[in-house]
Amino acid sequence: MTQSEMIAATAARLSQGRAAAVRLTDSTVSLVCDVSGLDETARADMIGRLKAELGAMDGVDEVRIAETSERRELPIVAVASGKGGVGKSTLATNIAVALALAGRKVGIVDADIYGPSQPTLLGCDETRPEARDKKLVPVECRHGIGLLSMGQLVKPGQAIAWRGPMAGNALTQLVDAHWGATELLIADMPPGTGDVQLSMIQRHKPVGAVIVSTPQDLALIDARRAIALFEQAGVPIIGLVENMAGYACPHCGEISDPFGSGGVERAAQEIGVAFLGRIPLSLGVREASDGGEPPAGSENDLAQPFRDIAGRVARWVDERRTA
Ligand SMILES: Nc1ncnc2c1ncn2[C@@H]1O[C@H](COP(=O)(O)OP(=O)(O)OP(=O)(O)O)[C@@H](O)[C@H]1O
Repeated sequence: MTQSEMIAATAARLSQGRAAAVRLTDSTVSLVCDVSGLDETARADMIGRLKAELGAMDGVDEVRIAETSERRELPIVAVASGKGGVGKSTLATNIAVALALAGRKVGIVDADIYGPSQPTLLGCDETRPEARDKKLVPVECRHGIGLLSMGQLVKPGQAIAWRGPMAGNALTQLVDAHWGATELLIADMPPGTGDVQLSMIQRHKPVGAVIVSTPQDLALIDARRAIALFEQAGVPIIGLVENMAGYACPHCGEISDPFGSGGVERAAQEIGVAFLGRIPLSLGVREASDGGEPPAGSENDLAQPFRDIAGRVARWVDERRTA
């Protein structure tokens, strides 16, 4: 066996057949390695072993590896609302947590560029993503969920005052990142129908959108606006979620409906979209969320409504994939 053949055989063994175009030129080994479907740890392990073992072979001073991955379409589900503060970020986090606990490899893109809250909700405030080959590498947070958020890139409390095109470019950096083996991306959208929403819809084409609303009329009017934006752009609505419905008094247990109740389900029927479920207004949801412990990951009653909604979303995505 010649030295070049030994190098090619070693590269094939270490990369489990992923290495191609292996060459030895002037004591430099160059090769192309297909890293499709590997998560970040497996990819780094494999590249590290290739560099170390090939670099230690006779006549080799340098190892150059070009990584490629076949471009897989990574489905994005947008979680949106017409209005701020209705619980869109909370729902996005908890859908991701419920799916991760059900064994899916999910990531979150915090598309709320001007008001990112996912690092807090996923309990990974202190983390910073690194860049590789000019692309960001998502940070693994609670339950193995990959996260990319502007909140990880700016200092706490720093205002993000960008015009539309800059915010659109920031969004692209978060979406076109090294998502590795991630099967599904949940995008926490900014409230309303502005530039970032348009960038997400036009450039990144979510497979579908979940719209969150509180039951009161004003929120529902805005929710209809958000639905119209997605539909006009050809992004199907997976369904509507009613949040903050029915408050159980922690002292006497009496249920009251500060924002009304059932309005979102009725609106879903009128508009002709699915109703995905209802999440009660609960102190526990807010406390767990603020504490970076998403309620969908808990063992108490707060988890179930989120898990039911996440299951419906996952089934919808699966059905579309096989359709
Ligand atoms: N079902 C609920 N019960 C109690 N509190 C909730 C519930 N859902 C969300 N909250 C709380 O309401 C606040 C707003 O929620 P969240 O940040 O998820 O809304 P948002 O629509 O993403 O807001 P923004 O428009 O600022 O992005 C948070 O403090 C959150 O913990």
